[in-house]
Amino acid sequence: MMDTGIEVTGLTKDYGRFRALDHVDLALPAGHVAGLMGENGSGKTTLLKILAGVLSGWDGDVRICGRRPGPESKAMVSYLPDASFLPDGARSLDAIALYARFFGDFDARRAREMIDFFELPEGRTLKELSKGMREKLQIALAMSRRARVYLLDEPISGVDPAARDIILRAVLENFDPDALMVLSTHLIADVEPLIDTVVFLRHGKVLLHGDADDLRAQTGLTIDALFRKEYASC
Ligand SMILES: Nc1ncnc2c1ncn2[C@@H]1O[C@H](COP(=O)(O)OP(=O)(O)OP(=O)(O)O)[C@@H](O)[C@H]1O
Repeated sequence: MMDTGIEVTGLTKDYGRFRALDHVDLALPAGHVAGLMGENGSGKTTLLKILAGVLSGWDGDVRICGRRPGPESKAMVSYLPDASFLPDGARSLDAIALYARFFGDFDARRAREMIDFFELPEGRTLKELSKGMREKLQIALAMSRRARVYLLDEPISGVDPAARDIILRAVLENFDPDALMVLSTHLIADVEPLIDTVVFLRHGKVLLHGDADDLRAQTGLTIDALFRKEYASC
Protein backbone atom coordinates (compact mmCIF):
# COMPACT_ATOMS: atom_id res chain seq x y z
CA MET A 1 0.00 0.00 0.00
CA MET A 2 1.25 3.49 -0.87
CA ASP A 3 1.52 5.99 1.97
CA THR A 4 1.35 8.77 -0.61
CA GLY A 5 -1.08 9.27 -3.45
CA ILE A 6 -4.43 7.61 -3.94
CA GLU A 7 -5.45 3.96 -4.20
CA VAL A 8 -9.00 2.95 -5.02
CA THR A 9 -10.18 -0.67 -5.31
CA GLY A 10 -13.64 -1.86 -6.29
CA LEU A 11 -15.23 1.51 -5.51
CA THR A 12 -18.96 1.39 -6.08
CA LYS A 13 -21.45 4.16 -5.29
CA ASP A 14 -25.20 3.92 -5.69
CA TYR A 15 -27.59 6.86 -5.44
CA GLY A 16 -30.74 4.90 -4.66
CA ARG A 17 -31.15 2.52 -7.59
CA PHE A 18 -28.73 4.42 -9.80
CA ARG A 19 -25.11 3.21 -9.91
CA ALA A 20 -22.85 6.29 -10.25
CA LEU A 21 -19.52 4.45 -9.74
CA ASP A 22 -19.15 0.82 -10.74
CA HIS A 23 -16.15 -1.09 -9.34
CA VAL A 24 -13.58 1.62 -9.97
CA ASP A 25 -9.92 0.58 -9.56
CA LEU A 26 -7.39 3.39 -9.70
CA ALA A 27 -3.88 3.99 -8.41
CA LEU A 28 -2.57 7.55 -8.63
CA PRO A 29 0.93 7.94 -7.18
CA ALA A 30 2.20 11.20 -5.70
CA GLY A 31 4.22 13.52 -7.90
CA HIS A 32 1.63 13.57 -10.67
CA VAL A 33 -1.08 15.79 -12.10
CA ALA A 34 -4.00 13.64 -13.20
CA GLY A 35 -6.79 14.85 -15.47
CA LEU A 36 -10.14 13.24 -14.67
CA MET A 37 -12.33 13.40 -17.74
CA GLY A 38 -15.61 12.02 -18.91
CA GLU A 39 -18.95 13.09 -20.31
CA ASN A 40 -21.67 14.67 -18.14
CA GLY A 41 -22.82 12.28 -15.45
CA SER A 42 -19.88 9.87 -15.81
CA GLY A 43 -19.08 10.07 -12.08
CA LYS A 44 -16.23 12.59 -11.84
CA THR A 45 -17.73 14.74 -9.07
CA THR A 46 -18.91 11.65 -7.18
CA LEU A 47 -15.39 10.19 -7.25
CA LEU A 48 -13.78 13.46 -6.13
CA LYS A 49 -16.30 13.85 -3.29
CA ILE A 50 -15.51 10.35 -2.01
CA LEU A 51 -11.76 11.02 -2.22
CA ALA A 52 -12.31 14.34 -0.41
CA GLY A 53 -14.16 12.50 2.37
CA VAL A 54 -17.40 14.47 1.96
CA LEU A 55 -19.58 11.67 0.57
CA SER A 56 -20.29 8.45 2.41
CA GLY A 57 -22.34 5.34 1.70
CA TRP A 58 -20.12 3.56 -0.83
CA ASP A 59 -18.50 0.13 -1.14
CA GLY A 60 -14.89 -0.77 -1.85
CA ASP A 61 -11.55 0.37 -0.53
CA VAL A 62 -10.28 3.95 -0.76
CA ARG A 63 -6.90 5.10 0.57
CA ILE A 64 -5.60 8.65 0.58
CA CYS A 65 -1.91 8.63 1.57
CA GLY A 66 -2.64 5.23 3.11
CA ARG A 67 -5.67 6.46 5.13
CA ARG A 68 -9.34 5.71 4.65
CA PRO A 69 -11.42 8.86 3.98
CA GLY A 70 -11.96 10.58 7.34
CA PRO A 71 -10.62 13.41 9.47
CA GLU A 72 -6.99 12.28 9.03
CA SER A 73 -7.18 12.07 5.23
CA LYS A 74 -9.18 15.32 5.04
CA ALA A 75 -6.36 17.17 6.78
CA MET A 76 -4.05 16.16 3.91
CA VAL A 77 -6.47 16.94 1.09
CA SER A 78 -7.22 20.34 -0.41
CA TYR A 79 -10.58 20.00 -2.13
CA LEU A 80 -12.07 22.56 -4.47
CA PRO A 81 -15.72 21.61 -4.97
CA ASP A 82 -17.67 22.50 -8.11
CA ALA A 83 -19.95 24.88 -6.21
CA SER A 84 -19.00 27.84 -4.03
CA PHE A 85 -18.87 27.05 -0.33
CA LEU A 86 -17.76 30.46 0.94
CA PRO A 87 -20.27 32.90 2.48
CA ASP A 88 -21.73 35.34 -0.09
CA GLY A 89 -20.90 38.37 2.04
CA ALA A 90 -17.18 37.51 2.43
CA ARG A 91 -14.45 39.60 0.79
CA SER A 92 -11.17 37.99 -0.26
CA LEU A 93 -9.46 38.97 3.00
CA ASP A 94 -12.35 37.42 5.00
CA ALA A 95 -12.00 34.25 2.93
CA ILE A 96 -8.26 34.14 3.69
CA ALA A 97 -8.98 34.55 7.42
CA LEU A 98 -11.56 31.76 7.23
CA TYR A 99 -9.11 29.40 5.56
CA ALA A 100 -6.37 30.30 8.03
CA ARG A 101 -8.74 29.38 10.88
CA PHE A 102 -9.86 26.10 9.34
CA PHE A 103 -6.65 24.71 7.86
CA GLY A 104 -3.37 24.36 9.74
CA ASP A 105 -1.46 23.96 6.47
CA PHE A 106 -2.81 27.18 4.91
CA ASP A 107 -0.21 29.72 3.70
CA ALA A 108 -2.01 33.09 3.87
CA ARG A 109 0.90 34.93 2.25
CA ARG A 110 0.83 32.67 -0.76
CA ALA A 111 -2.95 33.18 -1.05
CA ARG A 112 -2.54 36.98 -0.95
CA GLU A 113 0.15 36.79 -3.64
CA MET A 114 -2.04 34.68 -5.91
CA ILE A 115 -5.03 36.98 -5.35
CA ASP A 116 -2.85 39.97 -6.31
CA PHE A 117 -1.50 38.07 -9.30
CA PHE A 118 -5.05 37.32 -10.48
CA GLU A 119 -5.88 41.05 -10.02
CA LEU A 120 -9.03 40.35 -8.06
CA PRO A 121 -10.84 43.44 -6.77
CA GLU A 122 -10.31 43.19 -3.02
CA GLY A 123 -13.20 45.34 -1.81
CA ARG A 124 -15.93 43.23 -3.41
CA THR A 125 -17.87 40.52 -1.64
CA LEU A 126 -18.19 37.08 -3.21
CA LYS A 127 -21.72 37.91 -4.32
CA GLU A 128 -20.36 40.95 -6.14
CA LEU A 129 -17.64 39.00 -7.98
CA SER A 130 -18.19 37.44 -11.39
CA LYS A 131 -18.21 33.64 -11.69
CA GLY A 132 -14.69 33.60 -13.15
CA MET A 133 -13.42 35.93 -10.40
CA ARG A 134 -14.92 33.66 -7.74
CA GLU A 135 -13.21 30.66 -9.33
CA LYS A 136 -9.87 32.48 -9.31
CA LEU A 137 -10.31 33.28 -5.61
CA GLN A 138 -11.18 29.68 -4.79
CA ILE A 139 -8.24 28.33 -6.77
CA ALA A 140 -5.91 30.73 -4.94
CA LEU A 141 -7.27 29.49 -1.61
CA ALA A 142 -7.17 25.79 -2.50
CA MET A 143 -3.62 26.00 -3.88
CA SER A 144 -2.39 27.89 -0.83
CA ARG A 145 -2.81 24.91 1.43
CA ARG A 146 0.34 22.83 1.75
CA ALA A 147 -1.60 19.65 1.17
CA ARG A 148 -0.45 16.20 0.04
CA VAL A 149 -3.37 15.83 -2.37
CA TYR A 150 -5.25 18.52 -4.32
CA LEU A 151 -8.67 17.64 -5.72
CA LEU A 152 -9.99 20.31 -8.06
CA ASP A 153 -13.48 19.85 -9.52
CA GLU A 154 -13.85 21.83 -12.76
CA PRO A 155 -11.53 24.58 -11.54
CA ILE A 156 -11.52 26.81 -14.64
CA SER A 157 -14.92 26.27 -16.24
CA GLY A 158 -16.03 29.89 -15.74
CA VAL A 159 -12.73 31.54 -16.58
CA ASP A 160 -12.13 33.23 -19.94
CA PRO A 161 -9.70 31.45 -22.30
CA ALA A 162 -6.90 34.03 -21.98
CA ALA A 163 -6.96 33.79 -18.19
CA ARG A 164 -7.03 29.96 -18.17
CA ASP A 165 -3.38 29.69 -19.19
CA ILE A 166 -2.33 32.24 -16.58
CA ILE A 167 -4.25 30.40 -13.89
CA LEU A 168 -2.97 26.98 -14.87
CA ARG A 169 0.59 28.28 -14.90
CA ALA A 170 0.09 29.77 -11.42
CA VAL A 171 -1.41 26.48 -10.24
CA LEU A 172 1.65 24.59 -11.46
CA GLU A 173 4.10 27.08 -9.96
CA ASN A 174 2.45 26.69 -6.58
CA PHE A 175 2.29 22.92 -6.78
CA ASP A 176 4.64 20.86 -4.63
CA PRO A 177 6.19 18.29 -7.00
CA ASP A 178 5.83 15.59 -4.32
CA ALA A 179 2.09 16.14 -4.02
CA LEU A 180 -0.72 14.68 -6.16
CA MET A 181 -3.24 16.74 -8.08
CA VAL A 182 -6.43 15.38 -9.57
CA LEU A 183 -8.47 17.82 -11.59
CA SER A 184 -11.72 17.12 -13.34
CA THR A 185 -12.45 19.05 -16.49
CA HIS A 186 -14.18 19.24 -19.83
CA LEU A 187 -11.55 21.72 -21.04
CA ILE A 188 -9.12 19.03 -22.10
CA ALA A 189 -7.13 21.08 -24.61
CA ASP A 190 -6.57 23.77 -21.97
CA VAL A 191 -5.29 21.40 -19.27
CA GLU A 192 -3.38 19.13 -21.63
CA PRO A 193 -0.01 20.90 -21.07
CA LEU A 194 -0.49 20.53 -17.31
CA ILE A 195 -1.48 16.90 -16.88
CA ASP A 196 0.80 13.88 -17.02
CA THR A 197 -1.79 11.21 -16.17
CA VAL A 198 -5.11 10.67 -17.87
CA VAL A 199 -8.25 9.05 -16.44
CA PHE A 200 -11.32 8.72 -18.66
CA LEU A 201 -14.57 7.77 -16.89
CA ARG A 202 -17.66 6.46 -18.63
CA HIS A 203 -20.91 5.42 -16.92
CA GLY A 204 -19.09 5.15 -13.59
CA LYS A 205 -16.30 2.93 -14.91
CA VAL A 206 -12.69 3.64 -15.84
CA LEU A 207 -12.63 3.62 -19.63
CA LEU A 208 -8.93 4.43 -19.90
CA HIS A 209 -6.10 5.25 -17.50
CA GLY A 210 -2.55 5.95 -18.52
CA ASP A 211 0.44 8.20 -18.87
CA ALA A 212 -0.33 11.19 -21.13
CA ASP A 213 2.99 10.99 -23.04
CA ASP A 214 2.62 7.23 -23.57
CA LEU A 215 -0.94 7.65 -24.83
CA ARG A 216 0.10 10.41 -27.23
CA ALA A 217 3.00 8.26 -28.51
CA GLN A 218 0.86 5.12 -28.88
CA THR A 219 -2.06 6.78 -30.63
CA GLY A 220 -0.44 9.72 -32.42
CA LEU A 221 -3.28 11.83 -31.01
CA THR A 222 -3.51 14.65 -28.51
CA ILE A 223 -5.42 13.72 -25.34
CA ASP A 224 -8.18 16.04 -26.54
CA ALA A 225 -8.43 14.17 -29.86
CA LEU A 226 -8.18 10.80 -28.09
CA PHE A 227 -11.07 11.77 -25.80
CA ARG A 228 -13.28 12.68 -28.77
CA LYS A 229 -12.36 9.41 -30.51
CA GLU A 230 -12.91 7.17 -27.46
CA TYR A 231 -16.28 8.69 -26.63
CA ALA A 232 -17.49 8.81 -30.21
CA SER A 233 -16.77 5.09 -30.63
CA CYS A 234 -18.54 3.94 -27.44
N1 LIG B 1 -27.25 13.28 -4.99
C1 LIG B 1 -27.54 12.54 -6.06
N2 LIG B 1 -28.66 11.80 -6.11
C2 LIG B 1 -28.94 11.03 -7.19
N3 LIG B 1 -28.15 10.93 -8.28
C3 LIG B 1 -27.03 11.65 -8.28
C4 LIG B 1 -26.66 12.49 -7.19
N4 LIG B 1 -25.48 13.09 -7.49
C5 LIG B 1 -25.13 12.64 -8.71
N5 LIG B 1 -26.07 11.78 -9.19
C6 LIG B 1 -26.01 11.07 -10.47
O1 LIG B 1 -24.80 10.34 -10.53
C7 LIG B 1 -24.23 10.43 -11.84
C8 LIG B 1 -22.82 10.96 -11.73
O2 LIG B 1 -22.87 12.31 -11.34
P1 LIG B 1 -21.56 13.19 -11.18
O3 LIG B 1 -21.97 14.53 -10.67
O4 LIG B 1 -20.57 12.43 -10.39
O5 LIG B 1 -21.08 13.30 -12.70
P2 LIG B 1 -19.97 14.19 -13.39
O6 LIG B 1 -19.12 13.28 -14.20
O7 LIG B 1 -19.29 15.04 -12.38
O8 LIG B 1 -20.84 15.09 -14.37
P3 LIG B 1 -20.64 16.59 -14.96
O9 LIG B 1 -19.56 16.50 -15.99
O10 LIG B 1 -21.97 16.88 -15.58
O11 LIG B 1 -20.31 17.51 -13.81
C9 LIG B 1 -25.18 11.28 -12.67
O12 LIG B 1 -26.01 10.44 -13.43
C10 LIG B 1 -25.98 12.04 -11.64
O13 LIG B 1 -27.28 12.34 -12.11
